[in-house]
Amino acid sequence: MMREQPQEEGAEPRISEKDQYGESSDSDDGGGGVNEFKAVFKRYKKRRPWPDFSDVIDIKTSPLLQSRLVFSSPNEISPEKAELAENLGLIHPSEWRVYSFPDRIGLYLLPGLLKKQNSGMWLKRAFSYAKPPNITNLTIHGKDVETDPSLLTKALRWTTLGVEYDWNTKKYPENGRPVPDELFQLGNLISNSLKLGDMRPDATILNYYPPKSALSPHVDKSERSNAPLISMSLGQTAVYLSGALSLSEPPIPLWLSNGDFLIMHGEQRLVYHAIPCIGPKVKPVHFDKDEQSPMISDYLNCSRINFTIRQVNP
Ligand SMILES: O=C(O)CCC(=O)C(=O)O
Ligand SMILES: [Fe+2]
Repeated sequence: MMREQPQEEGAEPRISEKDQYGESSDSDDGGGGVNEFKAVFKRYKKRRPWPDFSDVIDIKTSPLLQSRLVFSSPNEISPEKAELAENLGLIHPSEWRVYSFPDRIGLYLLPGLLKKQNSGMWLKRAFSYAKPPNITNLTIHGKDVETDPSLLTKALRWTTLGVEYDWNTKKYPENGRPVPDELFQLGNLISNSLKLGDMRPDATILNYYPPKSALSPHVDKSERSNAPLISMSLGQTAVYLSGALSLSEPPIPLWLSNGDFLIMHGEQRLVYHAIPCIGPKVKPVHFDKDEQSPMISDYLNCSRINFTIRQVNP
């Protein structure tokens, strides 16, 4: 992966400063033309007034897109696979549907794969990963999200796992600790199920998005393998912009909701993408109060977390 460090809340999109080419990107389209991507990013990032979201594709209701079952025959679903999906908090594999995009070969969306009632379990994991020896800026100043939930509302934060991406050098080191088992299994199960190869995840980046945050346009191209990039969304819905190899191409906007998985593979592995806005006010998902830990439901009701499961080394 090679991208700018996620911007802080309230900051201007980092795209106007430095991009992965190390030059001012105000006019950068990756090829010397108009930056169509940036114009769309800015439009959806605006809050006063809120933009018109009617063009954002809702995969479940879009008449433009066709879906198919991931496993068309029950014989393809072994008891072990079904059990693994259950243990990971996913719906039964016989219900998995995959959406593909006619002009984006290698981009797949599997909506609602994670059962809503298991969102809290993954949220707790997302916070527990943000502890030493993993590297994070979520618990800066020695504070902990359990004791100081206000940490979660301030700015976009991240945690790196496994072979940990270095935001300064924009490179991955040669090796790292193994990623937690559940992330390895999740990435491997989805890659195999979509017949994208036997992925061996060795890295994950988590982004913690408070309501007003955004993630600038970037390409993830520092990984050294051709394995897919598997992303899981938790909490509030976001607008996701799926672009092309150049910033001169306008992106398509999609809603990404709790439990959705987006997979980038092949040519789509190297396209520009961004999150211009998180949508509690726009397209809220409601989570019932978690009696044991109200912080969990409060968080899911206002913020978003994204996991990107990656394979850095071939
Ligand atoms: O939050 C998302 O859906 C995208 C995250 C992303 O692009 C990244 O972590 O590289
Ligand atoms: Fe990315």
